[in-house]
Amino acid sequence: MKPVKVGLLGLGTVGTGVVRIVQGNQEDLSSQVGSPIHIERIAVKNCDKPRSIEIDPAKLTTDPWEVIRDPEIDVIVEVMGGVDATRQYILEALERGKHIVTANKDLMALYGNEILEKAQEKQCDVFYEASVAGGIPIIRTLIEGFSSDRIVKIMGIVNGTTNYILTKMSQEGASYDDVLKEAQELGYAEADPTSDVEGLDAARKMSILGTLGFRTNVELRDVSVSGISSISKEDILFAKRLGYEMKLLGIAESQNDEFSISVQPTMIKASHPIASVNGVFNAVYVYGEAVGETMFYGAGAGEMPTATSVVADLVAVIKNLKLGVNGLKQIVPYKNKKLKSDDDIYFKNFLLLHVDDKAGVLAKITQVFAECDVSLDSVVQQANPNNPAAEIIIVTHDASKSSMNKVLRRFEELDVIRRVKSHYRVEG
Ligand SMILES: NC(=O)C1=CN([C@@H]2O[C@H](COP(=O)(O)OP(=O)(O)OC[C@H]3O[C@@H](n4cnc5c(N)ncnc54)[C@H](OP(=O)(O)O)[C@@H]3O)[C@@H](O)[C@H]2O)C=CC1
Ligand SMILES: N[C@@H](CC=O)C(=O)O
Ligand code: NA
Repeated sequence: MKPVKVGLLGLGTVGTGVVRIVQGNQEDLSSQVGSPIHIERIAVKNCDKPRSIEIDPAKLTTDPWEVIRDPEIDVIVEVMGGVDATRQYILEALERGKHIVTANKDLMALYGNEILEKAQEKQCDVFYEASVAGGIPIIRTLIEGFSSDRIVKIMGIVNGTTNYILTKMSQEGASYDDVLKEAQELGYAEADPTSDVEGLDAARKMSILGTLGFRTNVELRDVSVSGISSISKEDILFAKRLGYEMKLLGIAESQNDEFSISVQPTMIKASHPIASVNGVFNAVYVYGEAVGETMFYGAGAGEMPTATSVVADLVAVIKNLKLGVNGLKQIVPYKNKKLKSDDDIYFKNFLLLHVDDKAGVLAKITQVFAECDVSLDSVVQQANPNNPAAEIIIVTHDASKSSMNKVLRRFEELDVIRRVKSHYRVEG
């Protein structure tokens, strides 16, 4: 049996796991695909770096082009990260008829469409299961498992670092700064954690899921994003007291082929299954018109979980090679893109206001809500010994995003409101 030859770009956390699985499970993998799988060449930054796995030094190169241009190589597994140069490597590999497996969410979120179109033109596979929720087979599920259904809603905890931080803040009352430091020390956060904590990493992943779920080209710029860096311990306590957990949720919704997509800290009802996803774990909740509620849970990052998805993609490419059907299973979005306007995006809101503690304040505030057509679910006023202002906690019924924006603009002009201390989306 002729071996299938693989070129690996990157031998870091994920690449090491890929080699471990391909070496360790060779017998099982080759019996599944009908030929041995050989990792022929590996591009790294530093060939002399000590590695935790045994690698023939002759396979290593610091030049990814050597791997891309090697005519013997059938499949490129890209686990080195980066966007601009990596895009060139992948486009060139496709031009040469090589199939691609990648874990690169940054690349797929920004250039996925271009890469998938090139793959279709060249009848090549591009699989990217590890790019969203590392070890959870969510991309395959959206493409295959839900091919018959119309997806209405996708809610995801797709960033482990922020979920770890929020879990620690919620369960241990820890402060944001302390837990972020801990997450960095434990290696969960990206080298620069800004993209984790400001929601960009989650936004990239949600744009990939939105594209697959709604069959339209959901771009990163379509995702309205806010991160977790301004959440206080107090906000989390309020959430708990009202029966919610605070999570950084990606939420994509579609009705009549118009969609909205966002990533933001969200108070989710504690009884919702996604509210109990804690620590570095990820979960994706998918609501389909026919199937109803489903949820997928597991490790979103880490060497072996992520490598599991990468190698499963490799197996899929090789099975397609054997059948001669590569390039047939891509979802290149085919629907015209229609983004919902703010008038049509509805959700509940939590507000914590610091206000003057005097007669008539509540009436002025509720009048603004009424004039902006926002109906209230609950209003609670409380005294805080550490705060000379009165604190008013408001939960609205579903309100349009544009109406809520109107409320917030009116509050800026209302003299009795000292500060809108917190404003969160509420789900469930
Ligand atoms: N880590 C995780 O849990 C997850 C990662 N991902 C994605 O997987 C990809 C890889 O991540 P990860 O393994 O953590 O990254 P690492 O930083 O651990 O590894 C990157 C690897 O690529 C090599 N490399 C980097 N730049 C170059 C270059 N210019 N030329 C040649 N080799 C290069 C490095 O070489 P050297 O070893 O010599 O430094 C290293 O082996 C990224 O796209 C990431 O977003 C996706 C899901 C989860
Ligand atoms: N930094 C990311 C790693 C995986 O994509 C995360 O925290 O989820
Ligand atoms: Na995945």
